[in-house]
Amino acid sequence: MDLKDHIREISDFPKPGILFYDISTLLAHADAWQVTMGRMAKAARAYQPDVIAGIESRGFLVAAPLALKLGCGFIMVRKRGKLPGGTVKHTYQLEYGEDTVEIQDNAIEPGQRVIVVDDLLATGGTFGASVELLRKVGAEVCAAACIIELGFLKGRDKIDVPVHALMTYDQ
Ligand SMILES: O=P(O)(O)OC[C@H]1O[C@H](OP(=O)(O)OP(=O)(O)O)[C@H](O)[C@@H]1O
Ligand SMILES: Nc1ncnc2[nH]cnc12
Repeated sequence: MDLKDHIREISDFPKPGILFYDISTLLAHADAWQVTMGRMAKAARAYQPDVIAGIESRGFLVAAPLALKLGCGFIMVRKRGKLPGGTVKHTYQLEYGEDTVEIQDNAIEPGQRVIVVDDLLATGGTFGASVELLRKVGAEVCAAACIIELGFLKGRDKIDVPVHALMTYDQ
């Protein structure tokens, strides 16, 4: 099955000049979503992870079912200010300005093997920061996985673990 048939491309969202790759149509198609999660699980299983970390918010939609499929725990990498209790933060640079990701300080036990998961890899800033954050709380980050990679943005160059994408767009 060609999963690209289930991705909707929307021009000029959220800003003029951006071509938005919408996974809503993939999620809404039961067979295509089953195939997607099967392929994600196949790639992820090879790393024998203990924990799957999902990146807010679309990453949660991919990471939570993946964790269930693999029999792993699921943890959340969230945007600033959303998590209760003790947290650890990591701030990273955007093209203009900066952003912060956050995780609960007890989310993992030191040395646990973690795969970090999102729906889409663009510039790599979000994945790169999430890998650093997970390391701050003692994770052994063994891979990053996503459904879509925007290859022309070279985001994987910012991620120092193996990156798995189910599909790549080159423009
Ligand atoms: O590789 P990058 O350039 O960092 O971009 C990729 C990130 O951007 C999108 O999230 P967004 O911030 O739109 O949030 P959402 O998941 O809540 O829609 C996407 O889901 C990734 O998390
Ligand atoms: N072009 C794009 N489509 C969907 N999500 C994105 N996140 C960052 N860039 C994106």
